[in-house]
Amino acid sequence: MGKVRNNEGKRIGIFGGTFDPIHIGHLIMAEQARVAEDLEEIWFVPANIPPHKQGPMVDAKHRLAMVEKAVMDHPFFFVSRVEFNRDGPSYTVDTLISLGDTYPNDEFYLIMGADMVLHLSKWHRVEEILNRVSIIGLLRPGYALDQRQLSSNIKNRLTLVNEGVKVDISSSHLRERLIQGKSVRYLIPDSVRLYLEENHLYGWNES
Ligand SMILES: Nc1ncnc2c1ncn2[C@@H]1O[C@H](COP(=O)(O)OP(=O)(O)OP(=O)(O)O)[C@@H](O)[C@H]1O
Ligand SMILES: O=C(O)c1ccc[n+]([C@@H]2O[C@H](COP(=O)([O-])O)[C@@H](O)[C@H]2O)c1
Repeated sequence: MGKVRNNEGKRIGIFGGTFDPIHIGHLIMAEQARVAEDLEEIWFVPANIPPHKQGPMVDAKHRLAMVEKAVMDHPFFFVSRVEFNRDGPSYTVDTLISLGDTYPNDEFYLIMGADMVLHLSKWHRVEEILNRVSIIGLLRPGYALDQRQLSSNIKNRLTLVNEGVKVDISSSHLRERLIQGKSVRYLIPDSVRLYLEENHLYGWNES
């Protein structure tokens, strides 16, 4: 992690994502989870090789750099490079095992949007994930989280945060806007916008 954190024994939210690119929806939901669940820190974990996403994506080193820029000025947001230390698909179960081994005194929670809660039953070794952490789910426009769709083992480990703000933004929508040369100002942090401009990512040039 770039920024220095002090002592262990904290309640920590793990927020994994492809972050291609990171946007204000990610930042707002992380903040909502932090406040609602009294988390002392949020660790953003960019996926090196996202396990279930196909197709071209921006190089992992750029996705990581954008996340680092986005969280820079939040005192309780950090970035973990744990998924850059191993090869193969970046399965969350391996990340949680590795973090648990490295930080045995901290208590980890897994943060995700409603779309991922609905997909969770298909994750690699999901039972082991649920044995290790509770899930914090955030509402997301377009994904009705009907509890009846969830298995009881997921329901038992799930806390839904409803802070009254849903953000209708996705990375794929932003990528489309960038390719079309449309403004993304205020949809992604300025530092990230400047980074992707400097590095000619997503074929974007602001007119
Ligand atoms: N606007 C949003 N509201 C709630 N959750 C979100 C939002 N955007 C992303 N998330 C959550 O953030 C995590 C990481 O998502 P990811 O980096 O894939 O972003 P995305 O916007 O869903 O990307 P894409 O459009 O490329 O699929 C997932 O848990 C996802 O559910
Ligand atoms: O471990 C799995 O099987 C698994 C399957 C799908 C998604 N994930 C994780 O969920 C997070 C969000 O995924 P994504 O692809 O929407 O960015 C990211 O950290 C992924 O590594 C993990």
